This record gives sequence, C-alpha cells and structure tokens, in this order.
Amino acid sequence: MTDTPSGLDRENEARQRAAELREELAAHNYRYYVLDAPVISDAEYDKLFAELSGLERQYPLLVTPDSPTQRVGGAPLAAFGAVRHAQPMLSLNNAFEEEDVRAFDKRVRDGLELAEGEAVCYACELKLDGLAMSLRYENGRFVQAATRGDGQTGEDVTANVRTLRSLPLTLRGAPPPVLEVRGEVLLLRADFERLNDAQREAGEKVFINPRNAAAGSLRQLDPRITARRPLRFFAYGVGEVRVAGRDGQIVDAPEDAPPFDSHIGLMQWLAELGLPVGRERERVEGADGMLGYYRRIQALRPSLPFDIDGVVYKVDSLAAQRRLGFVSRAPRFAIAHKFPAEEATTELLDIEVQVGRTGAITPVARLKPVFVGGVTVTNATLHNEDEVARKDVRIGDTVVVRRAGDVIPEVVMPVLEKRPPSARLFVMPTHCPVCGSAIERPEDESIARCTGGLFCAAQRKQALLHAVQRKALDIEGLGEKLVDQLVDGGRVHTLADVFTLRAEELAGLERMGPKSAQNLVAAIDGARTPPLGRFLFALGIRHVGESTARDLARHFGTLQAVMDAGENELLQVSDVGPIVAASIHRFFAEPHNREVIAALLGKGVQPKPEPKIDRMAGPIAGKIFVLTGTLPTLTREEAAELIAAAGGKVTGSVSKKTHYVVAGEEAGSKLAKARELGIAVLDEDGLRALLAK
Ligand SMILES: NC(=O)c1ccc[n+]([C@@H]2O[C@H](COP(=O)([O-])OP(=O)(O)OC[C@H]3O[C@@H](n4cnc5c(N)ncnc54)[C@H](O)[C@@H]3O)[C@@H](O)[C@H]2O)c1
Ligand SMILES: [Zn+2]
Repeated sequence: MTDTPSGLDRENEARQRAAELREELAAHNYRYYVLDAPVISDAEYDKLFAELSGLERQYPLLVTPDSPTQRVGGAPLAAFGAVRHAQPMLSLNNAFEEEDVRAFDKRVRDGLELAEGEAVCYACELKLDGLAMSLRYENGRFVQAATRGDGQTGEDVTANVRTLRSLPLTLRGAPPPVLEVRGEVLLLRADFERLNDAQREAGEKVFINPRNAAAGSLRQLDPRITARRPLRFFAYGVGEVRVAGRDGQIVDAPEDAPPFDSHIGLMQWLAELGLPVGRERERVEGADGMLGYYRRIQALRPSLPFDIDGVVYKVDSLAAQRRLGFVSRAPRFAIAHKFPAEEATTELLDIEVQVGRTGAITPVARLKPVFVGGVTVTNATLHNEDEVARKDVRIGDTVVVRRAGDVIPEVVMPVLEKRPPSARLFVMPTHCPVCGSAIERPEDESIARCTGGLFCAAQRKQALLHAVQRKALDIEGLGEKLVDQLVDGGRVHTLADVFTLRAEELAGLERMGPKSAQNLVAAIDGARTPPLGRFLFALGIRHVGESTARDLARHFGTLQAVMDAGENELLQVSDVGPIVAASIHRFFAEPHNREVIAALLGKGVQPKPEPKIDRMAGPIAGKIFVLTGTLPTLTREEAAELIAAAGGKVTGSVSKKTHYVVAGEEAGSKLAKARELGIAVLDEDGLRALLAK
C-alpha cells in the first residue's frame, strides 16, 4: 500500500470533506446570522470557508446550489415578517493580501478590456462591522426596513428601525419616488461599552463585540428595547431606485435618468437627501491607490469610534459596475480588503497571577499561541478575581481572545460548547507566588494584594520599572530583564541603588556588553535632574498619575514643600480629592519612603523645581486641549508638556468642553468631531503662536 491515492480516491475524499465543511459552515451561519451567537471566531470561519472554496475550485462538480459559497447569510427568522428584496442584497468577496488586491484590479481591467496603461478609478470606503440593512423610502417617506437574510428575503424590522434617532423618517431635498438605501447598522464602541456595563449591572448577558450587540439589539421582538439602544446607520449603496425621468415618467435609475454616474456621486446624492453616509471615503487610482488607502485606514482604525473589519474598494463608474456585473453571491466590481481579525479563539492553558507595583494581584491567562490583531498572543489579562468569575472562564476552556489596536489582549469569554469535563475553576492563591506573603482582599475592593510590600521582589521590580519609564525618570536601557537580574542578585533594593550602578559591574550581566553598560550609566547620570513632576510620578505614590504629579510640582514648587504638606494643603491642588490627599500624606509619612528619598538626594539626584504658575493668568490658563495626529516637530508628550506648563489641560476626547484641538498629520475622528462641534483647530504653528502670546 505504498501507492499514492488515485485521482478517484482523492476526489472521493474531497467530496466527503466538502460535505463536512458545508454542514459545519451552515451550522455556523445559523448561529451567527440567526441566533447572533457565534461559537467560532470570524478568522476561523474564514479559514473553513476558504478551504471549501478551494475544494470547489479544484472540483467544480462538487459545487451544490446550497453551498455556503453560493449563498449569502442565513435564513430569516420566522418571528419577523418576510421582505422580498426588489434587488438582492449580496455579500462581498474578500482580499487578505496585497496580491489579492492586485489580482482584483487585474480582473477588473480585463473585464473592462482596458489597455495596459489605463488605470481604473476606485471608490474606497470603510468596511463597517455591523449588519446589513435595506431601507425603503417612497416619495421621501421611510416605509420599510429589512435585514439581508439570505440575500433574497430578509426580515421585516421596520418597527425597530423606526426607533433609530440617527435616521431620517422623511428625506430632504428632492427625493425620488422609490429609493432603497443599503447600509450598515452598528453601535459606536463607546455606546457598546455603556450597554455592556448596564447589562452587567442588571445581571444580563454581555455581548462579545459591538457587531454582535447591534445585531441582538436590532432583531428584538420588542421595539422598545431597540429604542433604548443607540444604534447608528451609515449608507454605502442603493438597491432599487426609481426616479422621475425626462418626461416625468417614473424610471429605474441609474440606467435611464441618472442623478449620478459614479459611486462617489451616488453617496453625495444620498448625503444631500439627509441620509448618514459612511466617512473617510476616497477616490483613488489603481492597485497602488487602493493599497495606500488600506494603510491610511489601518493607522486610523484604533481611533475610529466604531469597529471596522477592513476596507471596501468599488469601481467608481456605475457604467463600468454594470458591465462587470455579479457572480453568485457578490459583485465583480467590488472587494473587501480585510484587516487582521481582532478576535480569535484559542485554548486557555492555565491562569497564573502577576504581582504589580502596588502588590495588586492580576490573574493572567496563559494561552496556546494564537494570531490575533496582527500579532501572536500567548498571555491575556483577566483583570481580577471577580472578572474571572463573572466571565466564568475556566482552565482548559476554549476562549475568545480580543486584541484591538494597541490595547492589552483580553480574554472576552469562554466558548461553553467546547468546555471539556476536565475544565477547572481558578482559585485565587492565598499567598504571593513571589514572596510568600499573605494575599489579602479588602472587602469593598475588587483587587487582591500581596501584603509583602518591600519584601516582595515582584513589587520592588515593578516599582523600579515604573520609576525608570519614559514618562518618569526616563532611563533608557533599564528594562525588565536587567531589573530582574539586579533585584534577584541583591544588587538593587531601592531606586536609590540604581544611582550607584557602575559600568564594570553592569558589563558582567547577561545580555550586557561594555558598550551598553556605558550607555546605561550615561542614561542614569542624565536622570539626576528630573523635573519635579516626573520625580514625584516616579515615586509611584498610589493614585498619583502623571498629571497629578505635575500639578503637585507646580503647586508646591519644591520637593520639600510637597513632603511637608498636610492633607488640607494637598486638597488645595486642582483635581486632588480626599483619597488622593490621604494617599500622598501616608506615603511621605512612611519612614522607609523618606529614607529612600534621602538616599536619592544623597546620590546626587536633584529634582528641578518647577516654576510656580498662576493658573488664572496667561492666554491658555484653564483651557482644555485635545491632541490628535502627528505634529511635525513635537511629540505628543512634548506638546502636552508645553500646554500644561502654560496652565492648559490636555484631555483625551473631544467634547463641548474642549477649547482647542491641536491636529497633526493623519488626524482622525477627533478632528472630525472638532469640526462637527465647531471647536477651534490649531496646527503646531498655531499652538506655538498661542503659547507665545
Ligand atoms: N464566526 C462565525 O461563526 C461566522 C459565521 C458566519 C459569518 N461570519 C463572518 O461573516 C463574514 C461573512 O459575512 P458576510 O457574507 O456578511 O460578508 P462580509 O461581512 O465579510 O461582507 C459583506 C458585508 O459587508 C458589509 N459592508 C460594510 N461596509 C460596506 C461598504 N462600505 N460597502 C459594501 N458593504 C459593506 C455589508 O453589510 C455586506 O453585506 C465572514 O467573513 C465571517 O468573518 C462568521
Ligand atoms: Zn509578594
């Protein structure tokens, strides 16, 4: 039996596998589209889908009409009335790699029979990650809303969609007799967080992601529930359109009487009718144009107010779109270029605990390595004990892991269907795994802490790493590995010891050569005169973040003055409340802390006093700034520091209270928001001019 399988055997095998895949995909479709309760990640689904498409390409006879590759979505839920779409609602083909985009451009050019040098114009859009919706307007009035369903027949969700505040019930301008608008219904990320908080509080099920929450909210049998969820709609196309023709007859658009002849023109027209249309739209030329757009949006993705799972490219000319036409389940003139998935499922191998700088014990999930959000993830935070219990995550579970933008990867939830009988509950250890001290959890707090304090090497290491980070003393080259060696070797006990390190002894350590040892000593020397605010931040006083530290420095002027301040004096500082004041006071009352500070001063560390400023003077005093995008010469921290030094305040998000938005290159949604609210927008020069006043 050394023969390779015959062609027939292989085809039989392929037939069997294709049947399996079809069945599996159909089950996932049902869970995803009908129940809004998927059990595998989109990336895994896409993999199965690609496997089936591959088999069907290889053995075209295996294609069945009911194959998921030939159809869209899932069957409509019978509880809703059925709506037959006047024009089918299709899906999109996917591109994952650059080559896929180039191949798409080639297919389009071939389809349009273009000559070598002729480029195609594409309309590029965000691929909104919500659910597809068709809205029907007759003579400018909203009459019906339907989900995509299986593409031919959708669910009648008119009563629910009527509750969307962002949707016009009457169109503006000169609406046509019949207009079917196609678009996406979604929840903004912030609204999703709020919704989940509320669900949690009410002890109800939390949603995996905004898409899932939007789908669940929309397909409610009780419109009053939908009404309470702030769903948004963004248009990206049309279905049936009938306009008044030249001689007053009602005709199909755009063939006979186009009020628009390009996709971009169409979107413009929809916007003029008062419909919310997607943002960040761009017209580009050729494959390079599309790929450039992809990169710009990828950079913007974390700062967008909603989830997107890619971008969509559409041939801009509607005449060209008609010539290209459709394949079974998707148009030939468009393609979705997907971003790396932000969610994936993997196995939870173990739950360990990490000890933080203040002794906080964080359960951390050890995962079977999984590719998510563009990187391989092996650990994910579980926040705290209550969170583990609330999510009901167990060791041995298959879990959904999410890594969005630069955020720390997080375990979202277990896949209960896949829980093995051997799955174990997590038990919070009673003693610190690093120093053996008792772990305690005050009754009214969610965080358990190691009581070892300075005896706990884990806490000392974290405290050191905190002190030397860029925003504090900024000692480059003193990383985790080195701190581990210095603390474990007994060479460094407190921050003060760092300032006694010599190049010769450092050079002997693992991964250190004479050159890097010299550099590190130079970096340590350079950190001897930190601004007082950074020095205070470096001390790691509980509840004292970067900006509070700076406020303290400004208010008191010198280290001694801060150390001597009573709680009442501390309360005079802006944003310092009783808890923070008590924490600061307690910190400086602790003899050990005073000793460390004295030792630091003894080793030549001299915090630079910051000029006291009168927050009520100067043009910027009391003004609220938001920074966005990349400025030509200043880093974000530098700009923030300049603003703070002049008495302004920098916050993270744009609201009505914001006075100025400082925008650099690739500024995203914050800039748009500023424009929307009519807030003054400055570039770097503008900021400098304001500061110079
Ligand atoms: N996890 C699961 O079990 C499971 C099951 C089924 C499907 N899925 C996921 O759903 C995807 C397939 O779903 P699909 O068929 O809806 O395809 P899709 O979501 O990948 O793409 C088509 C949809 O994109 C939307 N869209 C967003 N922005 C758009 C724009 N600017 N222009 C045009 N359309 C835009 C439309 O709603 C359209 O229907 C799979 O790739 C998979 O990731 C997952
Ligand atoms: Zn400990």
